Amino acid sequence: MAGVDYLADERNKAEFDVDSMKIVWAGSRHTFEVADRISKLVANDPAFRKDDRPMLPRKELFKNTLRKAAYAWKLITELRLSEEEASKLRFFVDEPAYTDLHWGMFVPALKGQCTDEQQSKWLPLAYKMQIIGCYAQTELGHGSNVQGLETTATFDPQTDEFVIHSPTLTSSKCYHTVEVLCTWWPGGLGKVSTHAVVYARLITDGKDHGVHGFIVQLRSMEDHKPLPGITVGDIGMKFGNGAYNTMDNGVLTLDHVRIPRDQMMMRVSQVTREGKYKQSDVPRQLVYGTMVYVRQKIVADASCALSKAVCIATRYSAVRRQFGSQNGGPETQSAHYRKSYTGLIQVIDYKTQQNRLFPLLASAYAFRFVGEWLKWLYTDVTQRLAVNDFSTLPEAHACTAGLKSLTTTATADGIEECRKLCGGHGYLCTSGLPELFAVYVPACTYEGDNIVLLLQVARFLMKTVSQIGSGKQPVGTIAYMGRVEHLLKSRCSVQRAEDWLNPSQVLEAFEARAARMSVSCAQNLSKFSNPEEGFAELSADLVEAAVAHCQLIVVSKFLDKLQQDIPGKGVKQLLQAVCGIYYLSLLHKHQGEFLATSYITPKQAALASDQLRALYSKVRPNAIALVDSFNYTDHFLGSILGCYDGNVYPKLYEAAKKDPLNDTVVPDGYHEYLKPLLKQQLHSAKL
Ligand SMILES: CCCCCCCCCCCCCCCCCC(=O)SCCNC(=O)CCNC(=O)[C@H](O)C(C)(C)COP(=O)(O)OP(=O)(O)OC[C@H]1O[C@@H](n2cnc3c(N)ncnc32)[C@H](O)[C@@H]1OP(=O)(O)O
Ligand SMILES: Cc1cc2nc3c(=O)[nH]c(=O)nc-3n(C[C@H](O)[C@H](O)[C@H](O)COP(=O)(O)OP(=O)(O)OC[C@H]3O[C@@H](n4cnc5c(N)ncnc54)[C@H](O)[C@@H]3O)c2cc1C
Repeated sequence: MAGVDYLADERNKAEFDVDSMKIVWAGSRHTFEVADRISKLVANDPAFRKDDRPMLPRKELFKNTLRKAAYAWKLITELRLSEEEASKLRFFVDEPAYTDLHWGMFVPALKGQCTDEQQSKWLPLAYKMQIIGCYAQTELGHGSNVQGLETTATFDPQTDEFVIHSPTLTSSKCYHTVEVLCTWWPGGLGKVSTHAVVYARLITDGKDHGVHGFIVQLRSMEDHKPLPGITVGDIGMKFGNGAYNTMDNGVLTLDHVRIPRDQMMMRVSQVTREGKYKQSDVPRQLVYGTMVYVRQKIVADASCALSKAVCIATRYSAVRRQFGSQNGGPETQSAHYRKSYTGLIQVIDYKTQQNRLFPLLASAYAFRFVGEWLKWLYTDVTQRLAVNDFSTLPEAHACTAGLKSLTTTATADGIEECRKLCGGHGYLCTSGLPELFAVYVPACTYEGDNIVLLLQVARFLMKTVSQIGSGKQPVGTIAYMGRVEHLLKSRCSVQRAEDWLNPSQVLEAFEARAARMSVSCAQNLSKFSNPEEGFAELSADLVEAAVAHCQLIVVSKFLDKLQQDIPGKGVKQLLQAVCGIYYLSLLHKHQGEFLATSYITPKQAALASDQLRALYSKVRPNAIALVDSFNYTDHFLGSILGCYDGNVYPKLYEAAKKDPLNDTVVPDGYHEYLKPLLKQQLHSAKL
């Protein structure tokens, strides 16, 4: 029944203006309009079909990705799309590709790590895609430990070149006799990139200056073959069908490959013609700048992935019915469902379903707003760096690292929870959730393993605690540590469930918990004579303190957002309820920490749970409208369970019919393997 909206009754229940919420979600009217136009352009173009991905063999899958990326580039140039429109187009094409690394890491690395002169040479080529680049940092033996990288770049003053080399060690200690220390993992490296930013230890005159970035040409611009000394290829299939296998993550060995001296990225430090090493007036950590940029992008991306999963699970939870009475259904049912499902309960009405789903819905909104704020923070730190103000760099590093860790962990777990929320059908590829999970879950590892990143936050926290009382006033996201004395002794004043809607009360609860956990770690650390040993021993506690700090940031940025003028009927009220669900579900989940740090009492924890249930009831009639506000096309969602019109069952049935296994009634292999087996059983049965 084309054109029927099976979720119309749900949509009619909304108590807020969905169009206004769409603009809040997008960030501005302009961003909304661009996203709306470009997403429809992609959705309506059959060249961007993606429902066949789980079924395609790797080679075909990969070739398809190349085709789509080339076609997207053709559209971008022919339609003269702006940078913003072009990046939205790649986003809505929704297929991991070498272009993510070219635009997302190679270009930012050139911008952040090269001198103006170097940028004027390389950026125009990269912008026109006359060269395609990747970010080659991780090695087979070293990923998290960047300082441990072993590829070398040795300056040769005779020729004014660097010799880039991946060492091959013959190691008797190793299980294998020969250990190849190659670059391993970079996306776009395996089959596509013509160039790479390679990270290697810089050696001049026998001295090791640590890890630096170099621009290395990998492949011939004539025939795409690897240049002399370069061995390059794909590292093989990854988790899931389709999924991230559209990406050519690669392996690279460099055998004494020579590059001109001016291909060292020289913004942070330089090597002169005479081979002298010089450091600019900027902190050495700026070599890590590209990672700060990408981590900030990944936080913004988390809300996109989580909102997709939540949109699917919410719509399907309103469509799906289980149990209940056969006599008379809720009056809000559409004619279609009243007829066929009279009296059955929509699974979204189960409190247990709401208790799993609504905190994820709230997290999607929370991550959206913290992502917006982090973008602001990144822009701010970049502007400061440009005028040699490095004061906010440690905070920017801690925030990007910590929030990348927090949001990607919650999103990966959330996508899997959404799959379970969809019951059996969630396990079908046509639900879109298995592929979404398989594509998303490496975000917990790439751009910094999430635990390793939380330990960076913990170091920042311990440093801040150690400076309390020194006269250095903590600022920004860590400013609450300046009130640590008050936060250590204060007690929660909540007396009624509604008191948990008071923003200053909520903020103090999260601040007190974070401050107390950090101070407790610092006190325990001080018992160790060797601080590094203490840090290692207490690392599990430190990670928990870092999580508490990062959750405080997300909560505080959501509350800040609500202080702004938010137009549209009922929009602000709904966002207040969503925000309440976010922080109260965190409070409930981490109740042990709030209680153990003695800021709240068990009675106050129980009141928080009462308030949380009340907010679920407030959000329930608005749930479909809240996910409609993401403004996702059915193409982008890529899910039958999440389709806009809610007409799930016929679509599932039709899709199943199209599975290649159903091309024939009798399967291939019947005559070889099934028939003889069945015959043999028949034979033995007769005996
Ligand atoms: C690409 C797409 C983009 C588009 C976006 C769209 C989003 C969707 C994404 C989809 C596509 C994504 C594709 C996948 C891309 C993956 C690419 C990669 O994985 S690439 C590979 C990614 N690989 C990784 O992420 C590796 C992870 N490992 C690391 O980052 C480092 O080894 C480390 C941080 C763990 C340790 O560092 P180490 O130096 O050994 O030791 P210390 O701890 O002693 O630190 C010393 C001092 O430095 C400080 N500091 C540190 N970092 C920073 C920073 N960034 N800044 C500033 N400061 C920093 C630190 O605070 C300390 O300060 P202080 O106390 O002295 O004042
Ligand atoms: C899909 C994908 C795409 C990628 N793309 C790129 C790319 O484009 N370019 C690139 O250069 N790299 C890329 N990478 C590599 C990625 O950046 C690294 O895998 C990542 O930084 C993690 O490092 P690792 O693999 O060495 O993990 P490991 O450090 O080996 O982690 C293994 C385990 O050890 C733990 N651990 C490690 N160190 C510590 C510690 N100090 N304290 C406590 N626990 C610790 C971790 O928590 C983890 O549980 C990609 C990886 C993936 C999966």
